[in-house]
Amino acid sequence: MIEISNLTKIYKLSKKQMREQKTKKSIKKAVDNVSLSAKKGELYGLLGPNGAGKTTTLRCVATLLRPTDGAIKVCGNDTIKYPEKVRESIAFLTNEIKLDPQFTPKYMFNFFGKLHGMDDKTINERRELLFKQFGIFDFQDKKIEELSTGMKQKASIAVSLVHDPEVVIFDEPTNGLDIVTARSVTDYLKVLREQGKVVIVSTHIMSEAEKLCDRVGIIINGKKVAEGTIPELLVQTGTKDLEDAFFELYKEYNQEEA
Ligand SMILES: Nc1ncnc2c1ncn2[C@@H]1O[C@H](COP(=O)(O)OP(=O)(O)OP(=O)(O)O)[C@@H](O)[C@H]1O
Repeated sequence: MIEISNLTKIYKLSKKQMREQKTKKSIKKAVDNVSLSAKKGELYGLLGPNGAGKTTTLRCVATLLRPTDGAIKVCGNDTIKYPEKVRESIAFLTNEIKLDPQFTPKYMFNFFGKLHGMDDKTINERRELLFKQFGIFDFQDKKIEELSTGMKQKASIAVSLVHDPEVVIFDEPTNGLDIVTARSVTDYLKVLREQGKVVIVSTHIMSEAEKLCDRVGIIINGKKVAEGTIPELLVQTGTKDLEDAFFELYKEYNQEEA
């Protein structure tokens, strides 16, 4: 179970960042009073345009960022008070986390298994299972730097799941992948849901979210502007598909900000 209560995250901007973001303000409220929860056996989608605050929210859940305000519990553990327990119970995948280019998928998998305190037998069993699932055997002994984007992503996903965590947080897991590789990832997310894990994914691919997610939360300019099952969101916005629903919400809430 993930429970986010009134999460706010404010970044202090350097002069360079102020110039880059074309703003005179020295702070950026990336996440603004967001509350949401995801349960066991649920696939929750965090949707929003570029810069909406999805990655920031997920990094706070994964204990990589400290919230400015609000609280987050993962499997009952507060992310500020018990960050180690939280890290033990989650898989966190993000584009910013890169596997060391000099090592091989097999080496990285075993290394992270040991970091999690797993014994060799359990690591080998998990590796067999996950490398088979993602078709990694063919390149398990190649250096990461020699792998394609899709191969690297598959290896990163397998490594992130080595310790069989209860909670899976994937930030744009299919970004840059071809449809075959993307499908192997989304199929596995469904397997994780069937196993009773809590799964949160962020994406801006509406068709993917529509097929995959039990519930979605839409974030625009750091604020959660809608939440529900896909049919609920279609009723709420009077639209026929999630992309149209998203545009309706975007028109309404992005104007407010302007
Ligand atoms: N370390 C940082 N310092 C300052 N501002 C930041 C930092 N990280 C993110 N931001 C800003 O916070 C806002 C939210 O960014 P975030 O990466 O959370 O959005 P996102 O929804 O994940 O976007 P995308 O879909 O493009 O990945 C953006 O305006 C971004 O420029």
